[in-house]
Amino acid sequence: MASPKMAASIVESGEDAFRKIFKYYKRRDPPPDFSAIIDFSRGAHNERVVPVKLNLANVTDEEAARVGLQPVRDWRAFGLQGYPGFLVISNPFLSGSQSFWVRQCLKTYPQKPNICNLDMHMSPSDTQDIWGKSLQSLSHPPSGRKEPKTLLEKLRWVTLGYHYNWETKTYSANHHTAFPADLHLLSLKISAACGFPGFQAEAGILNYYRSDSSLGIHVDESELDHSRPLLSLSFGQSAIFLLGGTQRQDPPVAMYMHSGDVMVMSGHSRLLYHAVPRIVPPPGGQSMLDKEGCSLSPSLHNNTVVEQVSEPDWTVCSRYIQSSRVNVTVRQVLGPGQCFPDSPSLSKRTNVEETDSYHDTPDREDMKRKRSGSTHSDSEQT
Ligand SMILES: O=C(O)CCC(=O)C(=O)O
Ligand SMILES: [Fe+2]
Repeated sequence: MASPKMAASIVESGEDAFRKIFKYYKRRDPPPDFSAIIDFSRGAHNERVVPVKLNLANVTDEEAARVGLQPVRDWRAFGLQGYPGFLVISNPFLSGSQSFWVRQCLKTYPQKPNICNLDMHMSPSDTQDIWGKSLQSLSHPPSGRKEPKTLLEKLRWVTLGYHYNWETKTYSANHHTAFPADLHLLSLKISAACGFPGFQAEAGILNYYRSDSSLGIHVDESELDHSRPLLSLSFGQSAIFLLGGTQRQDPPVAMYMHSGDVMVMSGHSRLLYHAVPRIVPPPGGQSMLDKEGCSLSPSLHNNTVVEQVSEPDWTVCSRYIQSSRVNVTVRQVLGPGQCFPDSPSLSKRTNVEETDSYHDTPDREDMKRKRSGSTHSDSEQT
């Protein structure tokens, strides 16, 4: 969190505390003070961080290993005082298995029929094989010369399952494709361990962050059933994540999300404002992912969902995540037996700051200008 003194002075001056703190952590020159940011990888190092006991009976060791997770009893799960229902599990993945999920996010999930930002201004044939079209350039070390960006480097978001409509901020029954079975199973196991058995992964939003990307202040409220948790998985570079309150003015707490971390927003915390002002290199310079590479832990048996990533694929993935972060959010949209209303729901993913983008990067700004006439505002992720 920004220092209590800073938070107090902002509140006293009557300005929007969340926006001020967002700008503070986004600032390049001078850089912010990182020392007060909560770091769950250091355990309960801060009086606000409390260890949480998970549901050990809901997931067997074998089920966990199938999706690349450690036995639940070994997970280090933490809550935050004052934020019931908010949970961070500090990298519960088995050694080497993150590489599989990264490969899925870069190679598999951007494929059709899933939808990505590039589809908004390119033909389906041009966005057919993002991975294949980017391979050549990303398989070699950087030449030092300025090279044109690959499609993979231009990728900003992918939607899965019920495809989130960025314009209407809704999901709909007729805009749906099959949710990836592997990610569904991973989500099912994580949510069961957190006390939410029977979670249905129905919609996914993958966010691809470059080192200068950020994600604006928003609440995820488009889902029709808010009693189900929202899961968030982080891979690659670390992020500063800001968790606010139920009111947009509430000053947020700042925390790191590192590669492999799993965050759960449920209960009271399901509808809290949040944002990502900054992507940062992992403390110590190397993420767990870099250290482990793609060699799988021996505890991964044959009947796993998680496959060995080939060396050539890993070369591309590891080059990509040297400077990028991928975040996967998984959502259950409908409650048991619930249907979409006939007219689009008014409930939506609210972005409070029209000037805050989901991905406030120069690329996105360029794209926005090109897409004149669209109803997208600065608050959209295009
Ligand atoms: O990147 C993150 O950690 C957060 C992503 C997020 O809030 C979202 O996709 O709604
Ligand atoms: Fe969100």
